[in-house]
Amino acid sequence: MLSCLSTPTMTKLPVVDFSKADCWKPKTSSWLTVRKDVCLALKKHGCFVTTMPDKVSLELHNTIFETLKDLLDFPVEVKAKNRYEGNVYFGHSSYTPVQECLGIMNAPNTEAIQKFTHLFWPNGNEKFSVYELDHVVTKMVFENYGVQKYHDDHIQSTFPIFQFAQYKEPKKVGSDVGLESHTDRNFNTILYQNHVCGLEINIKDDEWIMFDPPLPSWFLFVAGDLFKIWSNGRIKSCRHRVSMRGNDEVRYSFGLFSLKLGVTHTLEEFVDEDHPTRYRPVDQLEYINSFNDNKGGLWNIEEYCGV
Ligand SMILES: O=C(O)CCC(=O)C(=O)O
Ligand SMILES: [Fe+2]
Repeated sequence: MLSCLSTPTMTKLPVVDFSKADCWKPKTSSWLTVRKDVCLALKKHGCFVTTMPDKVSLELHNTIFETLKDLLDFPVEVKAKNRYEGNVYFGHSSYTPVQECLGIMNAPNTEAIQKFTHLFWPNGNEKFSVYELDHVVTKMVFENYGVQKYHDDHIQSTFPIFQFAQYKEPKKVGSDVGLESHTDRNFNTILYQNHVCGLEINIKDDEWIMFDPPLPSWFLFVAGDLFKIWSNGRIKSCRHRVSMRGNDEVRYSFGLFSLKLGVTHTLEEFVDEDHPTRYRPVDQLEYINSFNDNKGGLWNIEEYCGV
């Protein structure tokens, strides 16, 4: 059964237990149990918290965030050189005065990202990779809906962006809005943070739950708008925001954003008389760029491409 965390702030967020070695292996009974929990959580909330004790040590957690601090402490002129022509939002950007982020695109083969991702498996002893979590979760969902034959193509057509974000102390900036309420405009995202909280998940109406995980081995898996389109709304896209209210320390977070190359269509397997097509196909980059160009305009996926 899907469980929830017992800490007071997180009791309402679904938790999926990835701690058993077998649940990473298709066809085992642990895999099937976790698959059920993953799908239930994504259908209901569009997100879940993962527990994987022993996958990331406290020492590694600290190294990751020291590295992130060093990276974001570079002078603005240097950070601004991290640019991707045609995709200006993926390099160095800032959505609010509080937040600033650096992205590395199409990462797995570049030296920079290998260095960074190697932080997740010290001493060359491969314990855990966020890619693995991304691939296992999507494979579970595809399998659950009987469309696993498309999973290899899905992986081939996704490209990752690693994004490192810093949220400044509200007192220094005069605002506590880290990120406005939004859904992610990609397929899915995996988020990880330092000890400073701020990420809030909208579970219904105006009820927001703070992501406040016991450190260091807890991640948040978030379904984005393209996951929703692909599944004809079976998977919810998770609404979230970052608020630095009450914080007097800098917050750092790290996200693996999986984007889709080209156009995402709803799978015909998700369409029938009772479930007519809800969305027009969407081009990933056009969608991101039109949203960003329309700064302040807070449309959602229904307004953008709802039928
Ligand atoms: O920093 C975080 O924890 C969340 C970041 C986020 O939601 C985003 O960049 O879309
Ligand atoms: Fe987000």
